[in-house]
Amino acid sequence: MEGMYPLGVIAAASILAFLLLVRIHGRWGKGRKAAGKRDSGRVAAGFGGADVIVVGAGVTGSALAYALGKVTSPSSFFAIKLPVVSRPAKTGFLVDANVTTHLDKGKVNRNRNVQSGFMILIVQDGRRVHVVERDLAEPDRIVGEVLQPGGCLNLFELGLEDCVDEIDAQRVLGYVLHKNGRSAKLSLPLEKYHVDVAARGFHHGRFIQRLREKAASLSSVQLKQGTVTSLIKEDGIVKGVVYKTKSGKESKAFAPLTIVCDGSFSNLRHTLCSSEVDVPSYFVGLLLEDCQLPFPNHAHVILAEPSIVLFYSISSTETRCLVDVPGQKVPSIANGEMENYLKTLVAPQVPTELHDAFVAAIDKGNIRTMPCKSMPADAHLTPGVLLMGDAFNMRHPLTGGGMTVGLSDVIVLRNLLRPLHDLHDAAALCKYLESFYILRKPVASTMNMLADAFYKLFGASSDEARKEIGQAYFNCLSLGGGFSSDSTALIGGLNASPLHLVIHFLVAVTHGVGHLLLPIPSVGGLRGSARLISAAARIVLPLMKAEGVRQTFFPATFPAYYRDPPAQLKQ
Ligand SMILES: Cc1cc2nc3c(=O)[nH]c(=O)nc-3n(C[C@H](O)[C@H](O)[C@H](O)COP(=O)(O)OP(=O)(O)OC[C@H]3O[C@@H](n4cnc5c(N)ncnc54)[C@H](O)[C@@H]3O)c2cc1C
Repeated sequence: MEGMYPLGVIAAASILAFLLLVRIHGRWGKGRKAAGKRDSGRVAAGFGGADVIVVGAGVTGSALAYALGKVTSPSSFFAIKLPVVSRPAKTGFLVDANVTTHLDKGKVNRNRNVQSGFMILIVQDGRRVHVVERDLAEPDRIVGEVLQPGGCLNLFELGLEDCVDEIDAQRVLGYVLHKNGRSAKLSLPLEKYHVDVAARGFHHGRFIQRLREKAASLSSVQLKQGTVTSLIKEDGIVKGVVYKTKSGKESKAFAPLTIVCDGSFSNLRHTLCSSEVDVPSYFVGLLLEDCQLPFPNHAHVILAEPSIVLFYSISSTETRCLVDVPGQKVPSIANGEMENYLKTLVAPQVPTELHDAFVAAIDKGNIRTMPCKSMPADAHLTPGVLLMGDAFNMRHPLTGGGMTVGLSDVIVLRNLLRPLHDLHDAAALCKYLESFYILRKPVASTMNMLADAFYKLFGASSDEARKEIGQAYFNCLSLGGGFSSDSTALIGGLNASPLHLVIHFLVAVTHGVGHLLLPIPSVGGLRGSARLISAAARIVLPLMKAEGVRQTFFPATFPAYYRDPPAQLKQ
């Protein structure tokens, strides 16, 4: 009889485990049954009863799906503790690999639990996330090919660091600026970080597929191919999305929270924000094969005329070249204008080491173009929905900051949602998520202002004073030391301080003014200085205004900065 006691306990435990699994499954099942019905508000409906719908599985959407779908807090576990049995229990039943991570991190003390009794842990996955992505095939784009070290740190924070493995990603340790035959080599200040933290150059599509695989590896995340055509709105609250499946069938999905990450060409943002998209230029992309960069593991920035040319490795054998073509229109590829533009205007300014490969790439004919967009973050607070990624906020791609901002926003949102148990009170959730717009500011504003200021300094401009500040900035960088490491820390997303950025910019302007006034100030020098200061103000002030001076520099003055999760969402 005695020997049967543990068996009885195990049997009871198994039944309880089974019942809990049925309960978990029941939550999904309930949602599935309700899929076709109208969402009643409190009942999660949609395909499989999602907590969150994510539109778009690009960088932001995929990382977000993973972050929300992963078990993130011990409260996500169902734990049953049974009385101590006659023989010490060695293990509990672990129903999901994710629990190991938590055990490893010491968030759940497995040993203590095991010693005190027979422990069954049933892991409730993180939030049930449904992702609708227009095209699940590997993207072939000329965007998002350099992840700054700040973005790399964000991957670590999200548990996605392995997404830059096995894609032949190339480490980028700094940047080399070339201007009128001079060059300034700037190293990223990576000394105090883990050895794996560096900027990375890669094929965008390969990175995206790794992120999607990671998200899809979670049982709580469903990735579906479909094009979202509209948001379902009832009484001013977004309840879900209408999407067309691959076969052209129209379907609906419901969830208490929809997060729109449909990228720079978003067709959903027009009802959710009032920002104007500015397109100051286009990037023309070429792929150079089997050539060596003048400084390996460095991105090369040619401050050319009329505008900038970038080179960086995206695999062990391929170098991406992006040529900035200012204006609203690019020369026609079809009638050969583009080839002519690249060969006659750009090629003579390309470093000799890269010249032949550059011309060969033009001759090969695979010339691609992409608009360089900039758009301040100005979303309307709409219950039930949130805009993220490029759909929400864009900056000139010159400094390669878009993915870093997107990933940083994912971390901010994940942290805000983490303590919430229930997302159904749309009004309370919407008010609470106001904090998102404030808390994201340090990283986003720094990266946004930096990118647009750099483009104004070094991109095409007929304003001579701007060119003078650009020259002053380049001179400061050439000196090396603190100024150049400050600069790379800002570009690399390692220093998220808008104030630091403004001071950094003022140092360059002061250097330029000093150059004009020293050793003996002249009338011409004074005039030149005034012109420089006024040009600097014309660059920086509109950028500060677009970001919002109070939000950017004094975020702590907003109540949303401190907002606690509402009690009704925590239960
Ligand atoms: C030329 C260029 C170069 C750039 N280089 C860099 C760089 O080196 N480094 C960097 O950090 N950033 C760079 N950026 C910016 C970067 O690419 C973006 O910031 C980043 O890709 C934004 O990610 P996202 O997830 O918001 O959008 P995306 O990556 O564009 O993803 C959007 C996803 O939504 C899907 N989608 C769209 N509409 C729908 C719909 N209706 N229904 C369902 N799915 C939909 C799309 O298929 C796509 O998968 C560059 C941008 C440009 C234009």
